[in-house]
Amino acid sequence: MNKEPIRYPITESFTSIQGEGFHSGKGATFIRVAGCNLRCPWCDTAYSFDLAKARWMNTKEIINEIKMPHQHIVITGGEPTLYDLGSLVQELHKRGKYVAVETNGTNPVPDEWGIDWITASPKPGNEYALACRADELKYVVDDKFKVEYINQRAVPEGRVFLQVESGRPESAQKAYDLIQHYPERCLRLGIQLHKVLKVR
Ligand SMILES: C[S@@+](CC[C@H](N)C(=O)[O-])C[C@H]1O[C@@H](n2cnc3c(N)ncnc32)[C@H](O)[C@@H]1O
Ligand SMILES: Nc1nc2[nH]cc(C(=O)O)c2c(=O)[nH]1
Ligand code: SF4
Ligand SMILES: [Mg+2]
Repeated sequence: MNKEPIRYPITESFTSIQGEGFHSGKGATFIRVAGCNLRCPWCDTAYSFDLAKARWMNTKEIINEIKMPHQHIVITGGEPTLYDLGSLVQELHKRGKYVAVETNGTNPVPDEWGIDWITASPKPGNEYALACRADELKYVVDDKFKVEYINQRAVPEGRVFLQVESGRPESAQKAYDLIQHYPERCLRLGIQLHKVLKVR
């Protein structure tokens, strides 16, 4: 009996530059899923929480309807690991795409999904725990953030980004100071380039 194709609740998709982390500056198409298991107080994408506003799309619809001019695809959210991404990644790979995922690190990411790049951003609401392997870590530097929360050994050197929270100067100063104070950690400053450029 034919299995129903898996469907994903898509909040939005758009092409921009990757504004965050290791691949910053690359042209990329973003596929944003709806729903999240956390509620970060400063989340800049709270509009993605509402599943009622999402369009449920199967893999074929996503592939056929979303324009993907670049090789780089970012599956983000909301929280993408709430869904089985295996079939979507497989279809994107068939079209030669490089698939990155942005996750809050609360769930495992099965190797079988075949994701090419995992950006994990551990969160205060989850005690900064990390349940998946990661290619880079991104910590939003809010008032509560401490360098002790960094899971330094989870990624190679130079892959830990201290991301300025909501563009706040105090957060930028705190991130800068931490980078200077802990040179042995090779921390990197994360500024959301798309917010500087005022693009999506
Ligand atoms: C909207 S989240 C979606 C993916 C996933 N839920 C996560 O948190 O990684 C994408 C990225 O934006 C970051 N982010 C969210 N709100 C932010 C804010 N106000 N300032 C800076 N970064 C923010 C998150 O930490 C994460 O790295
Ligand atoms: N340009 C741009 N880069 C991004 N990198 C991660 C984003 C996200 O919301 O996951 C994001 C985003 O929303 N826009
Ligand atoms: S985990 Fe990500 S999407 Fe969820 S509330 Fe936090 S920043 Fe927003
Ligand atoms: Mg964003």
